[in-house]
Amino acid sequence: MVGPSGRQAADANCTVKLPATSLPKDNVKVLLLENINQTAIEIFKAEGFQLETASGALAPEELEERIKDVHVLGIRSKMQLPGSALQHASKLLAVGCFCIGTNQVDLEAANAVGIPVFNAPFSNTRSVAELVICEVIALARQLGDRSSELHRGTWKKVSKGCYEVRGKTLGIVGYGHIGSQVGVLAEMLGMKVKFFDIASKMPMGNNAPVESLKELLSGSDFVTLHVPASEATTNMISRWELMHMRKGSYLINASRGQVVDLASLAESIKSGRIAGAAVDVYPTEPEKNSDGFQTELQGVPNVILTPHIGGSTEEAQAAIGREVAYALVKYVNTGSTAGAVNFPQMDFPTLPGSHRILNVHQNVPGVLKNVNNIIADLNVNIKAQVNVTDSNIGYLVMDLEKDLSHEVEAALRDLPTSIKTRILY
Ligand SMILES: NC(=O)C1=CN([C@@H]2O[C@H](COP(=O)(O)OP(=O)(O)OC[C@H]3O[C@@H](n4cnc5c(N)ncnc54)[C@H](O)[C@@H]3O)[C@@H](O)[C@H]2O)C=CC1
Ligand SMILES: O=C(O)C(=O)COP(=O)(O)O
Repeated sequence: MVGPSGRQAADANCTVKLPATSLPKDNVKVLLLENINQTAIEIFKAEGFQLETASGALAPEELEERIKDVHVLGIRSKMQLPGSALQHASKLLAVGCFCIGTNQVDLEAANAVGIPVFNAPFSNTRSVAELVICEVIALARQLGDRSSELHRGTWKKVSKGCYEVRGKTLGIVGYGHIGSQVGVLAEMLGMKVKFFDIASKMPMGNNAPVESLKELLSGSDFVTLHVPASEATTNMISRWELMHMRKGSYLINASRGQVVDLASLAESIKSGRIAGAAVDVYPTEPEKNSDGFQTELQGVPNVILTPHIGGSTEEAQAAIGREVAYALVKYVNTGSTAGAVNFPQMDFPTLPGSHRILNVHQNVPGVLKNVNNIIADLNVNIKAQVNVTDSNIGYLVMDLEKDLSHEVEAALRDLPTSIKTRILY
């Protein structure tokens, strides 16, 4: 029997019953870093997997050492997983990013060595959107400064430079899950909403698209960034863009640290051109909570600094824990890659009374011919067979009669085009 998909299971808040893996369950080793939620821990424990956890990210050398005998690795946004680290991970089956962003993983390298990477594409969306809305009002009222003054014993009751947000324009850069949710909430506050995205997007409510980033920057009182980390978004907001923002406008960045040039931002606030900023993400972030932190924005007026907490709510973390853990368990147990961000998608029910073979291979001509020769030579009855591909790899899944399944697996494993082969039973 195949259990519900990760998301269905998370919604139903139930335990999944999945077929056993080829590895004894207590041999499957899971390493969870960066304080991944208890909901995930409970799912892996219930599955009978071995579990190790760490509260922060690891130094690269420590990761390389600890990843050696790990089958499933769980990380959040901080832990970098370059191709070089994957070379130390000969047993690794899958990676779970218990967050939205997957830029911390070399997705192409993982694909090339047959490792699917899963994430939680919208379980913390609402949490980020609510934080951004809170920051829009907090910046308009200089709330951060008033609060720290009063903590220091300074009573400064002023209205100069403090505004309502009603009727003001919010410009959203990147109108995906988070951006569009921010747009909906902002309209509820009486704001006008414009957005700029490189893709064509359906506007929510009265949110209106604009043609260029420049048009958005020059036409907004608040600009909030919700783009992924990419080459195109690196330093997307630098000196030139800040010069093209309205005088007295505000900037919010809860996307990725590389998107804003912080030195230019600090300068433009000090010069009075930008009236304030809220920043949640930084080009370099500490590995763990006890580490120190410095940024050029410290001490700059009307700047709200938060330690990458956009998605850090009880609700989001519990949901992410369930969603990603279920996807990983399902992959280990059935080979389902539904939702993997770097892998051909396969999710079909296992057949009772059969074994399933999973074979990740190079996507080159002749692979299926060789596979079918093996099957013909061994005279095996295949009950189901599917091969899904992307430009680099193919993912072949076969359900077959149990008596010759190990011979088939061994022969597939020996093909020069094979990258990773497993059998489930
Ligand atoms: N601060 C935090 O704790 C969190 C931060 N994030 C960050 O927020 C980012 C956005 O998240 P989602 O909205 O879920 O992603 P999404 O993929 O739903 O939306 C991103 C949007 O940006 C657009 N885009 C990409 N490149 C662009 C460019 N050069 N110019 C304009 N638009 C561009 C895409 O077309 C897409 O519509 C994530 O990639 C992640 O880095 C996500 C969750 C929590
Ligand atoms: O979901 C994301 O992409 C985030 O940036 C949140 O990351 P975190 O889980 O807080 O490390």
